[in-house]
Amino acid sequence: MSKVLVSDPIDQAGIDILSQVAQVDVKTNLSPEELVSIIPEYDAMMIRSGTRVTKEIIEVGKQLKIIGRAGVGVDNVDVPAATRQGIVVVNSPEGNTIAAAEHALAMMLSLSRHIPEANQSVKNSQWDRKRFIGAEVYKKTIGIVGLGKIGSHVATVVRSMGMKLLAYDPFISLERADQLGCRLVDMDLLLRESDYVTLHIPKTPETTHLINAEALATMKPTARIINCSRGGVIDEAALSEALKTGKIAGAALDVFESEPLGESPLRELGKEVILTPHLGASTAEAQVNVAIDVAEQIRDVLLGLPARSAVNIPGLSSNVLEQLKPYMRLAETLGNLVSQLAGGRIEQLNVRLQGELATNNSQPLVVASLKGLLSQALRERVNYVNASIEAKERGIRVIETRDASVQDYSGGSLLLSAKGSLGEHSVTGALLSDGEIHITSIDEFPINVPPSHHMLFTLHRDMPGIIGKIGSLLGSFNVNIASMQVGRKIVRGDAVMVLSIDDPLPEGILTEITKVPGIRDAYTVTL
Ligand SMILES: NC(=O)c1ccc[n+]([C@@H]2O[C@H](COP(=O)([O-])OP(=O)(O)OC[C@H]3O[C@@H](n4cnc5c(N)ncnc54)[C@H](O)[C@@H]3O)[C@@H](O)[C@H]2O)c1
Ligand SMILES: O=C(O)[C@H](O)COP(=O)(O)O
Repeated sequence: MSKVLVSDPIDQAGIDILSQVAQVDVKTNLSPEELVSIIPEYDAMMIRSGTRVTKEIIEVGKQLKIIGRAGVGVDNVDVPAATRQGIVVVNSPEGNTIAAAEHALAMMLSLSRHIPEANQSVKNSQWDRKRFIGAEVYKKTIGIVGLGKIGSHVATVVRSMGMKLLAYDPFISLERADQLGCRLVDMDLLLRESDYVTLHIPKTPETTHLINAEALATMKPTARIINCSRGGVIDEAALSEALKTGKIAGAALDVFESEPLGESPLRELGKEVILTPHLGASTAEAQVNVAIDVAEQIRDVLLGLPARSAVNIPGLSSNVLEQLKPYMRLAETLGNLVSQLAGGRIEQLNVRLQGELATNNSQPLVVASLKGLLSQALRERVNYVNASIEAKERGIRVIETRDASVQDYSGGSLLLSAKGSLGEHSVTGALLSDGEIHITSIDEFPINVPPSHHMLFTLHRDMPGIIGKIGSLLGSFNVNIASMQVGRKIVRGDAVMVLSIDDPLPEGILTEITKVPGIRDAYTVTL
């Protein structure tokens, strides 16, 4: 039975789903050393932001097939290291959107009306109404940085509260911003004009310290900033200084450069600062959503099914993946076959989607072709997650083409050609109506054979007696032929012979075959 490690608090709904297919161990607050020592026995991990899945953990997690992040941000996972090791990383892109947006809104209003301090003063038996004069958000300008899922929900709500909306997001269209009632502007203008700035961006090299001393200096002295996205997009030292010196009026932060927040000048500040311990996703509803979403994906991957929200493999809906699966099997088989025909070091793979296939998303088929191509060299180390990276690292150039006009097989066909240090070979394949894979050409010679475990291919001169000679030779080595087919373009020209054989070819026989007059080349293939 598979084993899943749950290393952060996860809603029981997720644990129940995982328990259907795996032994689930919930072990929270593990030190990095403890994680390294226990991870080798696990097939999957389920985490939130509390567990840092480092390269070291991934490298010793030899059994890991999937890391599930019950939430959005995967910046606590070394995704490139996971990808290299063929581990799927999944998240729950939408499960906590509303929770995070509502937390940002709560922060904005709390900051404007000094709710935390006012609450504390009443609890301390005071009744000080003057100290807590607030500000209204109505008719004020809010600058939304990052108009994705959370930013969009914030936009929808603040618009109905009568705020004026500015947005900065270089990856969002004018039409989308328009729909949400936002004026799309550059960052500088957003900072200058906003009374409230709310951040809803991922932490990337471009967004790290996006809000630094320089940015803060351009803001209004009455402006307030809210960060419920990721720590590190604000330079906390610069922010503390800007608050202390009155360069801006307030800040509400849910996320920090280092979590849990340690010693920090932010803690020393008064009612102009609100700090929460990364609570954006902490609602009962969001925790059920993300736990179910991610647990279902872990369960599916452990059962050999595709994940719907993988961050490091082609993002396709499970419906589309289900339809493409037989073609991915075809691509993988052809990739494996063409790599064995080409031999040597492959430098280029051409993937041509023909007929109906030409209208499909090619990415999964390219990945599957590469997985097949590399399977001889890498065996089980290569999978759909790391095939592209492994190919790139080996300097294999991939060229994709499409030709919808080829109408050879219903459903379309796939042509792979591999160019390498020993020459170039091509194979075409298609699926028959019963879903069976057929190889339909080798080096442009038409054939029609299903792949079998052991195969022998020859390139020879089309002349009388040659088939008999190969048959007798194989017989003399006690090799049983299961089927045989010849493909040629012209009579007495060149031809290919494809034999399915019951056993691997004994040592030395290939050299004997190439000595038969008329045989130009011979290849054995194991699929
Ligand atoms: N505090 C919490 O508990 C909590 C909860 C959920 C999500 N989050 C975080 O909130 C952030 C937003 O989440 P989301 O679900 O809306 O993500 P999303 O991917 O839907 O949206 C992010 C948006 O940021 C934009 N963006 C990327 N780089 C940018 C840049 N350099 N400048 C401006 N915009 C840029 C993208 O185009 C996208 O529209 C993420 O960092 C996520 O991890 C935090
Ligand atoms: O990226 C996220 O989903 C949020 O930061 C939530 O993190 P959490 O799951 O640790 O609450």
